[in-house]
Amino acid sequence: MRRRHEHDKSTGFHFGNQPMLLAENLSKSFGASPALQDLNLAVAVSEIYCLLGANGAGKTTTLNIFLGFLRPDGGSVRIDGIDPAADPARARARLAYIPEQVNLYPVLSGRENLRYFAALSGTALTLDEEAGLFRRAGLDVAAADRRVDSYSKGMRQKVGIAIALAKHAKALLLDEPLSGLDPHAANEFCMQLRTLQESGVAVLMATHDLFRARELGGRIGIMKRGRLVDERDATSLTAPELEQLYLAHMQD
Ligand SMILES: Nc1ncnc2c1ncn2[C@@H]1O[C@H](COP(=O)(O)OP(=O)(O)OP(=O)(O)O)[C@@H](O)[C@H]1O
Repeated sequence: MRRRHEHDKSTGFHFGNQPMLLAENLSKSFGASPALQDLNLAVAVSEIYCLLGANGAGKTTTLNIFLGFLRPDGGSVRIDGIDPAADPARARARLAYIPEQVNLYPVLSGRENLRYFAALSGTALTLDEEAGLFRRAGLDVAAADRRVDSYSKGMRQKVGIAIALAKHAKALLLDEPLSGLDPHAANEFCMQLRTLQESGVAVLMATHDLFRARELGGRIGIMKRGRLVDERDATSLTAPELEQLYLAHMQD
């Protein structure tokens, strides 16, 4: 019999612990067109999971159901065991979300945005704590006092990371955060994700960036027409193998 280890590298699961993010038999249609069909997905504590798939495969719909923005037609999701449809406030308290364009108040500084969003989740920050959060998020503290409308996309995302850190989010959901970042900013952003992962955060990221998905070293799920058609450990594939696998699924 196979012995259960505390951490199974092939799945990322910590046996004995429930997954931080769980989708079971999820289905969702918009009118007559199915966006998700019987989707099963689990992301463990301290795991990075990248969702790949062509435009319209259902990645954003999956994230939106976890976020409680959409209700599934069938199946359910759990965040740390909590159903966002039944208890949205408790579910949301565990989540941080970074969309393609982080929504911040443009006329406020990065620091004021951090302060405001942290206060919304019930956290009052000292100046030292703010500086510490910006340092961990990789944003220069001097830049934190400039208005957000002068920020690059990468800087806005760092404020998003600082907000997630301030909130002590247990799971971070990201939708195409890498698109439009230059290679240096994308690399820096991925390093921040790894830091969050190492501190125990479960990361679920929808992306078209096969290269970064593999570099992040977690698990990769490939979606097609609302279904999860493949799931791999990123470290088990070379970059060309991942590309071939992806293209083969897109051709079926
Ligand atoms: N609010 C909506 N109303 C109608 N159809 C929708 C809505 N949201 C998504 N869809 C449809 O559901 C399907 C899945 O879309 P979704 O945005 O989840 O895909 P995606 O994998 O995130 O795509 P992309 O990579 O382009 O962001 C698509 O056919 C899309 O047109």
